[in-house]
This record gives sequence, C-alpha cells and structure tokens, in this order.
Amino acid sequence: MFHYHCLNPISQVGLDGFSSLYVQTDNINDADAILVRSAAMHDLELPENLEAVARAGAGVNNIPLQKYAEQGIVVFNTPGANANGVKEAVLAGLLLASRDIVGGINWVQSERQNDLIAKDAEKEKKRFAGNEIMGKRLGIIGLGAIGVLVANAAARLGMEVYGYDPYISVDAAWNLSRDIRHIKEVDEIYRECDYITIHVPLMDSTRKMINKDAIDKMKDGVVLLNYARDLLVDEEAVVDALRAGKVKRYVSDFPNPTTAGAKGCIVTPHIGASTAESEDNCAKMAVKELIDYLEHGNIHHSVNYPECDMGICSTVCRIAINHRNIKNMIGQFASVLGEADLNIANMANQSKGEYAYSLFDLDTMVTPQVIETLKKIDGVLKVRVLK
Ligand SMILES: NC(=O)C1=CN([C@@H]2O[C@H](COP(=O)(O)OP(=O)(O)OC[C@H]3O[C@@H](n4cnc5c(N)ncnc54)[C@H](O)[C@@H]3O)[C@@H](O)[C@H]2O)C=CC1
Ligand SMILES: O=C(O)CCC(=O)C(=O)O
Repeated sequence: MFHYHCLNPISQVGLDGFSSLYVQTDNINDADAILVRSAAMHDLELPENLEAVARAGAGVNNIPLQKYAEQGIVVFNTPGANANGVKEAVLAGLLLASRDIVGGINWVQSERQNDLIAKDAEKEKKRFAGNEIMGKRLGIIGLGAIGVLVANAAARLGMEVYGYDPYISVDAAWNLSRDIRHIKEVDEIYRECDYITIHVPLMDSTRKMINKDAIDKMKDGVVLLNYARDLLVDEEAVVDALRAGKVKRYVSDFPNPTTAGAKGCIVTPHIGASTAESEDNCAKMAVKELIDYLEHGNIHHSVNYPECDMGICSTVCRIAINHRNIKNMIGQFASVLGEADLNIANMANQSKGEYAYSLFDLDTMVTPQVIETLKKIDGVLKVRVLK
C-alpha cells in the first residue's frame, strides 16, 4: 500500500490513475509521495520515508531540488503537459495588449444603466482602438515546450517570429516551424521586435534577465509578455519604462504589489495553465511517473535525478539506490551483493550532476542485513527493495 499527499488541488482525472494500492492521506508524515502545483516547498521539511515529489506542471522553482536530492527524494515534473494551455493564454495576451479590449469591456459595464449606450459606444470606441498583430515582429526567448507552440501559432497568425534559445533541445528544434527566424544574440530580439515574450525557467542564471539594460535596447513602444515567472523580469524597471512610454504594455501572469494596478500592466492571476485539459494532462503524467517510480523504481522526467528505466522487474527482487555521483559506488554495491551470495541478473546506473541512481535485479531475495550494509556505504542516500 502507498500513501500520497496533495499540497494543491490535483485533477481527479489524474488521481483516478492510481490503483487500489494507493490511498490519499492528509498527513504528510504518512506519505510516500507528494503531488504539488505551485505551493512553496522551500521551507517544508519532508519526512524520511518520503520517496518522491511530482510537480503537476513545468516550473520547479517552488521546490528545493538539491535539498530533496540529498534526502534521496526524486522530484518529477510534467514537461509539455500544460504547454498548449499557456500558448493559448499568450495568444490572448498578445491581443489584449494590442487593443484595449479590457478598457472597452469595463466601459460597457460602467454604462450598463445608460439607455443610450449603443449610440454612445459609437462615439467612445475610438478610445479603445488598437493595432493588429499580423505583420508585427514577435521575439520569443526560450524555445521549449511553450515557446515552440507560441512561435508556430504566432507565425500562423501572420506574425514575423524571431526565436532565441541557445540550449534548444533537438525535439524542440524539430517541432519548430521553418518560418521562425533563428536568432543567435538576444540583443537582436531586443533591437528588432515589436512584441517580446519570455518562456524560460526561473534559475539563478535567468533571474531578472529582462532588466533596465535589456529594456533600453528595445524598440520604443515594445510590448512585453511574461507567462514564465515574475522574477525573470526587473518589474520596477518595467513600470518605470511604462511610465516613460518606452514600453507600451506589460502582460504578466504573476500578480504582485509592483504590477497589480500599475498603469500599462495587464496582469492575470497565474492562470496560464488553468484549463481542464492542462490540469488533467499534468495530473495524469505526474501520477504515471509516481507509479513507475514507487512500484518499479523507474525514473522519467526527474529534475534532480537521472532518467533510468529497467522496465518491470522479472526476477525475485529489485534494489533501487539513490546515491552521490562519486567513484567506486557500483564496485562497492557489487561486492556487498557478491559477498551475500546474491547474483545480479540485470543492472542500470545513471547519473545527473552530483547525483546518481542504480537499479539491481537479483535472482534471490535480499536480506534486511544486506540492505543495512548498503545504506552504510558513504555516498548512499536511500535504498529501497522493490518486488
Ligand atoms: N503561467 C503558467 O501557468 C505557466 C508557466 N510556466 C513557466 O514557463 C516556463 C517554461 O515552460 P516550458 O516551455 O514548458 O519549459 P521547457 O523546459 O520546455 O522550456 C524552457 C526553454 O528555455 C530555454 N532556456 C533556458 N535558459 C535560457 C536562456 N537564458 N535564454 C533562452 N532560452 C533559455 C531552454 O533551453 C528550454 O528550451 C516554466 O519553467 C515555467 O516557469 C510553465 C507552465 C505554466
Ligand atoms: O499549476 C499551475 O497552475 C501552475 C503552472 C505553472 O506555473 C507551471 O507549470 O510552471
């Protein structure tokens, strides 16, 4: 029996993927696994028995990845599962920034008692006029799951699309329309584009990457869109640039005291991925990842441990070891198992940065003493026995 705890509401369609072997618990201390969306986990101490955290979404800046890796806790995310939801929100953002649709709706609302509203609308509508996006130049920073979808959709809407991503994956490159212009220096995006949208993860290297220096290089009247994370942008600098007329509109999905209500800011309450489809997709993928890890020890889409897949164990037992990526770990595991007269039928060892993961399928059941000996090896962070 496995227990899981949800730190945020998770789509029932996804949770239905758990078999009768799984029970939801309100007590985090009983949990083998946690499902989370945007809840902040940096100050959350996790119990020793916890095996995994699955982020039903893309961004993992709310999770202390290294701290959990040190505890042998594997953190997963769900790459691409909510990308279409965000793409559609970005398209809405492009249109909302181009025409004063929000102002127009608010005007109609404020005139709802006015019997002459139809006639007055014809006089007032020039205040809410704007421009079309067709033929305008859109710069996309970050061509991952979301950036690629935004690029292709904007190109189909007749925009001239510039894409910048020095670390683009082979898959993303294959999925990118040939109409997208490949930009090698981000300054070219700043210099040339009428609209700039950012789709990179929040990391130390990307924090405040859109700052005053970057804004100064942009075209006058540029529109900035941020459906990635507010901390990627120096928003004080953006608000100053809006006041000065340098930036025309700032569209953000992350409300905070700097941007909420500020002139020229169009801010939504982090709803980029809040569609039934995205929520279901993320939850389904997260649950699948947890099941494969808890039952079979396989790792797919982890952000702090390597990919590792040995399928379903067809021998008597499988040992899963989370450990540091240092020399002679496999040698030590093999000698402990050999000394205990255990034959290794199959094995896998993968590493990612400072951490590594090993699976051993054995022909005979391992004893608790052998597991204790493995746990005592310097650099071992967690050992599990799986059937
Ligand atoms: N508003 C919302 O509800 C949502 C927001 N997000 C945010 O969007 C971000 C991106 O999501 P995905 O596209 O799914 O992630 P992804 O991991 O598929 O793509 C990120 C891309 O950014 C690129 N990148 C990294 N550093 C870069 C840099 N310095 N310059 C240019 N490119 C760089 C990477 O190479 C990668 O291709 C997430 O990390 C998350 O913060 C994601 C989903 C929903
Ligand atoms: O769960 C959510 O709605 C947040 C989505 C998000 O920001 C992400 O996937 O990075």
